[in-house]
Amino acid sequence: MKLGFIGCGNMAQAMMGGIIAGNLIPADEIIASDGYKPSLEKTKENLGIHITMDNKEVAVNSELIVLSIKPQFYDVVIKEIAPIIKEDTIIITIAPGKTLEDLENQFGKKVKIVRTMPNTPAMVGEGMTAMCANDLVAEKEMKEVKGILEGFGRVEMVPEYVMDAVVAVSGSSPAYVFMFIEALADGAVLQGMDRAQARIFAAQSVLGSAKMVLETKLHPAELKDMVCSPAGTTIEAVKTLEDRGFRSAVIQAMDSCAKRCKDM
Ligand SMILES: NC(=O)C1=CN([C@@H]2O[C@H](COP(=O)(O)OP(=O)(O)OC[C@H]3O[C@@H](n4cnc5c(N)ncnc54)[C@H](O)[C@@H]3O)[C@@H](O)[C@H]2O)C=CC1
Ligand SMILES: O=C(O)[C@@H]1CCC=N1
Repeated sequence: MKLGFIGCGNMAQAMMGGIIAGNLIPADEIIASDGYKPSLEKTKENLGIHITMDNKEVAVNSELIVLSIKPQFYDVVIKEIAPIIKEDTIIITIAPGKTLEDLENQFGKKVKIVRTMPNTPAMVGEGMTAMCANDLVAEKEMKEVKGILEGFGRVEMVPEYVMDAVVAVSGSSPAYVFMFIEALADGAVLQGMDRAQARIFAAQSVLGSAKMVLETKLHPAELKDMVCSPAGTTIEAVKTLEDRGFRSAVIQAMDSCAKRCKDM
């Protein structure tokens, strides 16, 4: 399957890297376009893909086209490629807030569309991607696309109405997790630990905790209870986090995130 990317930034490079490393599609069957030449040239050097500054070249040469531009450029790019894409081409979108219906209207004709929401951990093969599609995409095509997306992490099929929740819980959440890791490292530095070492301790603890949730299948509350000894150190920290509205801050942040999706 020939794969094209329109927009060759962070997400496109992360997705291509995983797909090529997983031998899902060879680099010489992948083409990417971008308005910024240095970024294209760097990607060609790193991944060995074909590059072009002409979005139409991607549109006519790809069976699968990923729209990996920022949401504000969707309109201009869709106008450019809508007249020339073939009937069986599958469009993959990765933008928040762009519904299947919006996109069908923008294309102004019957087009196969798979709406997805990946995240930047795709760069290290640990992405979390949600996907759904319009009626024109056959089940077999969905499976093929899913297989390709699995090249850079885990993939779940979801009903479209949860896509804003997906943006809040996985598309955007790496930013909050990085803030948490940074804060953990700051806390360790405050207690006298060296900065570089603090970052390793913080990140490895987050990685290990996430793995415990996925591998033990225990409820996070149960895992938290296993750390809190009676009259111990952890419960003191938990009390302070509760006093400072830790959970409420996270939930409210996600609510703002989902609201922004609806406005896009
Ligand atoms: N960064 C993230 O964590 C995530 C981003 N997304 C979505 O992925 C999409 C891309 O985001 P990023 O890769 O972060 O952005 P980015 O800014 O790194 O990449 C976008 C690229 O598009 C290029 N571009 C702009 N206008 C163009 C045009 N008319 N034709 C061709 N190329 C053009 C830019 O030069 C840039 O290289 C966005 O829709 C974003 O919402 C989705 C999930 C996570
Ligand atoms: O901040 C954004 O709009 C994009 C979508 C998900 C992650 N980054």
